[in-house]
Amino acid sequence: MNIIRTVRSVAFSSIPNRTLSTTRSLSTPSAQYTAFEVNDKTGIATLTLNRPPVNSLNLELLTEMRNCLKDAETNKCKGLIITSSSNSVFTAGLDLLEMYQPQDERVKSFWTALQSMWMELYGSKIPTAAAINGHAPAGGCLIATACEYRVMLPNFTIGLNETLIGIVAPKWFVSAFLNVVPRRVAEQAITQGKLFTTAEAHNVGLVDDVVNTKEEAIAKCEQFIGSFKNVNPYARALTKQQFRIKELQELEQQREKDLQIFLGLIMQPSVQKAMGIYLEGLKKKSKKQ
Ligand SMILES: CC/C=C\CC/C=C/CC(=O)SCCNC(=O)CCNC(=O)[C@H](O)C(C)(C)COP(=O)(O)OP(=O)(O)OC[C@H]1O[C@@H](n2cnc3c(N)ncnc32)[C@H](O)[C@@H]1OP(=O)(O)O
Repeated sequence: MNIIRTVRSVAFSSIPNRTLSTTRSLSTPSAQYTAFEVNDKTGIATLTLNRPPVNSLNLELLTEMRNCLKDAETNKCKGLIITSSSNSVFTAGLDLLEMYQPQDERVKSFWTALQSMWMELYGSKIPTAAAINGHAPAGGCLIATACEYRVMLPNFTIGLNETLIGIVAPKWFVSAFLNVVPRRVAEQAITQGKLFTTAEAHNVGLVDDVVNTKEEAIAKCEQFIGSFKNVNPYARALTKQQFRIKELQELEQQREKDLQIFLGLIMQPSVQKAMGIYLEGLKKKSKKQ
C-alpha cells in the first residue's frame, strides 16, 4: 500500500491545516483551497484543487497553487499531478468575481499571480499531468494545457470559451492550446468559444486519454510520469525547456504590457456589462438546479 505523506493539507474534512505536516516544516502559510500530497513510494506529488463549489481561480487559490508547485520542485518530486476534489468540475476557470467590478490593486495582483502560476507550471522542470475529473472551461483548460499530459473523465467539457463571455483569450492561453490542437481546429474553436466534450477533446488531441474514474485518471498520470523513470531529470528538463522557452520568454518580457491589455479590456463598460450578464445567467441556472 502506498503511504501518502501530506505535506500541505486543506480541510477536506475536519483535518486542520498542516496537522499532517510531519516530515518537514513549510515556509509558506497554511493552505485553504488546495491539498498537496507526496506519495512516499512513487515520489509523485498531487495537487488537489478544493475551492467549492467550482474551484474558480481567485488570487488566493492561484497563490496556493504557486506554493505547491514550488514545494514539488524544491522537494525534487518525480512529477506533479493536478486534479480536483469536486466530482463534476476540474476548475471553472478564472473567478469572474475577480474581474467583475474589480478593485484596482486586487485585480492587478490577481492577473500577476495568474501569469506567474502559468509560467511556473508551463515551465516546470518536473513532469506535469492533469487528471481532469470534471469541466475545465477557459482558465481550467489553460491549466490543463500547461501540463505535459492530460487524461479526462467522460461527459465533461473543456476549451477556451472566452469569446462567449465577451472577453479575449490572451495570446499565451492560445499558445499552449496550439501545442496540443492543430492550428485550424484551434482558430475555429477559440473564435467560437467552443467547449469540447471529452470525446471531442480526445479526437482533436486536446486530451491524451479518457478513463472512467478519478482513480484511473490518477493511475494514468502516474504511468505518464513513470515513463521518465530511466531518463536523466536534468536532460529531460532542458529538453522540455527547448520546447517551451519561446512562450515563456514572450510572456516574461511582456508581463507589464499583458497586464495593461488585460486591465484595459476588462475595464471597458461593454465588457463589464457582458460579464455581469454572464454571471447573472450562471446564478439563475444555479438557483434552478
Ligand atoms: C486580454 C485578456 C482579457 C481577459 C482575459 C480573461 C480570461 C478569462 C478566462 C476565464 O477563465 S473566465 C471564466 C470562464 N469560466 C466559465 O465560463 C465557466 C462558468 N461556469 C460554468 O459554466 C459552470 O459553473 C460549470 C460548468 C463550471 C459548473 O456547473 P455547475 O456545477 O452546474 O455549477 P453552477 O453553474 O451552478 O455554479 C455554481 C456557483 O459557482 C458560480 N460560478 C461558476 N463559475 C464561476 C466562475 N468562473 N467564477 C465565479 N463564479 C462562478 C456560479 O455563479 C454559481 O454561484 P452561486 O452563487 O449561484 O452558487
